[in-house]
Amino acid sequence: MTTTLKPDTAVRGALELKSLVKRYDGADENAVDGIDLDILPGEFITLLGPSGCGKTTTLRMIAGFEEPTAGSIDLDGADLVRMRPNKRPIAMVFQNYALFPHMTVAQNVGYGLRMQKWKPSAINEAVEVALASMNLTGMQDRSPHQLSGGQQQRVALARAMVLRPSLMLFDEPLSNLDAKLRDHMRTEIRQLQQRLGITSIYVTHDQAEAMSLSDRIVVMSKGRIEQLDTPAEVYNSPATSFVADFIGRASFLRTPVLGEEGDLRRVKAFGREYLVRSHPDVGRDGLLVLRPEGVAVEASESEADGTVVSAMYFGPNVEYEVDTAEGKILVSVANPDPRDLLEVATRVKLSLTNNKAYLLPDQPASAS
Ligand SMILES: Nc1ncnc2c1ncn2[C@@H]1O[C@H](COP(=O)(O)OP(=O)(O)OP(=O)(O)O)[C@@H](O)[C@H]1O
Repeated sequence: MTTTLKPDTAVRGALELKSLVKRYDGADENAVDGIDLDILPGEFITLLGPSGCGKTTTLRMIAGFEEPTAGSIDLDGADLVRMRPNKRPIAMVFQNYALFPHMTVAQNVGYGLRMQKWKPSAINEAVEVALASMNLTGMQDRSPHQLSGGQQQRVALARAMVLRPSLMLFDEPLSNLDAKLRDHMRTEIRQLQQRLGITSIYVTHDQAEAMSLSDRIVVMSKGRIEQLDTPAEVYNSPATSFVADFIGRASFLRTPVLGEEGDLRRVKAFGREYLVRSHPDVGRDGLLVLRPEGVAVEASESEADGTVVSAMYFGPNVEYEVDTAEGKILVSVANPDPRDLLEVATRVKLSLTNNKAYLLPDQPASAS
């Protein structure tokens, strides 16, 4: 007998959102303001953005809990908007697990299959496989209240996966778990999703979760998509200052563009010239995005660019905040030699390093 869930061989789960809009009754603004999104079969996509940017509304329209004001949602060519929620080949995992409290673990996991009128023997077998896949063997007769939060979320995952949906939707499924369990479950979700190849859309406002889980991240702000890219692209080549600020930490410097060499631009930072990677639309002036690990720091009285105003030692790295004439600059030094730590009030020279700087068209920092 099979002991774990097997991958789906059919290629399915291609989702297309076109000009999707949602305006709630009585609202002055659209909660979702014209989203276009093409998701490939088997992809893991995260919707990431600050509170109120429209992530949950987008997910709920796909699930069928909200009706779009305009636009279309197609799954494998079928129009989802016209399909009743319970007919959509979609399973959803919620933040609060949403298990049926009066049913056992096995009854919870088998619920959807009973609704689909599977034979009891086939249900038992599928439930057993799903429980084994989620390391829940032996817990089939327990009630949800006899399980830990992590175990309850595994039951919710098993209940969703057993249906072999074309699309899995996750609404902040780990936010009720403590930090360590969250890391562990994150790995489990990703491994299971990759093994089964089910297209997944995951909503979170936790950027570490989004970075570690996703094939691509959709960064949203005010109902719109700011950027859709791989985690590395979003981090290293943010499309806007909003994205740069929201994903990881960043400092910003205004600079004139002094020249071009291929895709690179010559700019000035801390009084010295550098060739940096650049957004294609940069004109005569730019906004330089600096990542903390892309700035080097050394004590220097004679060539000082600023003064250390805070120093935090984490072990694998040390983080400084440096006050400069152009604003506060964040610096992170990896593997610091304990003898070389800089103290607050040290005058320092700063320089760009690691090819981390990225030039954006001039715009107000963290605008939009
Ligand atoms: N049922 C509703 N009726 C009216 N307005 C709503 C409703 N649900 C959400 N909104 C509004 O729509 C906008 C988008 O909300 P949504 O819940 O989609 O954002 P979110 O990005 O998921 O936020 P969070 O991370 O806080 O869950 C917000 O301005 C919110 O106040």
